[in-house]
Amino acid sequence: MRHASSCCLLPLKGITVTKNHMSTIFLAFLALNLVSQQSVCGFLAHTSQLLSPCPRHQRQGQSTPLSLPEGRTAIHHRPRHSKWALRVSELHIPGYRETKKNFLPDDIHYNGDMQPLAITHADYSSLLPFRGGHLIHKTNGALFTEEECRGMVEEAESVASRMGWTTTRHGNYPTTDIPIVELPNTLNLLRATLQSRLYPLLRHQFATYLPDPTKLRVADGFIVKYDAEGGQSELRPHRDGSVLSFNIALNDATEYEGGGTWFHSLGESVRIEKGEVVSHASGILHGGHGITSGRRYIMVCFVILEGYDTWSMRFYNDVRDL
Ligand SMILES: O=C(O)CCC(=O)C(=O)O
Ligand SMILES: [Fe+2]
Repeated sequence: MRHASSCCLLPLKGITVTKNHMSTIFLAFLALNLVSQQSVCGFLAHTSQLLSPCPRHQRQGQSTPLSLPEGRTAIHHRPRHSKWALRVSELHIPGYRETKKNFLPDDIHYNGDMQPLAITHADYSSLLPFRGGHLIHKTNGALFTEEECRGMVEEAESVASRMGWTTTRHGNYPTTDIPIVELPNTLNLLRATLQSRLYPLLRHQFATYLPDPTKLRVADGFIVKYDAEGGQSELRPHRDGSVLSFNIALNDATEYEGGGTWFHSLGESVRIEKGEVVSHASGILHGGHGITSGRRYIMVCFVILEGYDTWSMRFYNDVRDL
């Protein structure tokens, strides 16, 4: 995996905020479908037999001590589920609507300065086989440099010191976050690296499934802060209201204990190093594993497939029991 050179950090020209009606229909479908009583009850009857209670997920911010097995990057952990586990994380509150459409670059194409990464299978590990492809992946190395990660955390903390961290943007499963539209440098970096690094990675990882990989669009992006000393230390199991989701670790894994992205289908959390990326089908049950000390910063992005809402609904339904 080759890092894009610094010339890739130029802001892209011609990014417009467009209203995508089809994706609105898709998101509305998710909201209606996933919170309906029938699907909640039917699914609960199924999952309650599979899952054992775990005190860690009883209340936000309460964690029990966690010991990591020697040399492991993942933690065995099964959370307790409630009916809320079936709801998508984005309740369509006004604050969410305002920020979620800012990454639909209908008219963006690669330009000469932004060579897309040449991704190969050796660049990532695939963790959950499903119908000829995989639904969860993690990169085997950093896609973002130390400096880039540090810059994103510093910008988020600096903006947060003026306006505070938001805690209500994602209604059902709120994260303590700052939307990337509030972070000019991070926004420029994301716009450029979506084209040169992240979309090429996702295209490669999810090639088996995507009917048109060129239509991937980030519909929401934000920087999340978990803090074991106060504030939010975990994110309960949920599904995201998009097609694909990814998160990028922005600080060293040595700066916190626990953490990682927990997946029901794996029965454990995937922990990554700074600059690495975990990507997954949005519809599978996952959460932010609690940290027991320190702070964990990640960038999270929700990705849709523009113009493929029927396919997106089918894909979501196909994977949602995983
Ligand atoms: O903390 C994580 O790794 C997962 C975050 C997440 O799932 C989300 O913000 O939707
Ligand atoms: Fe999520």
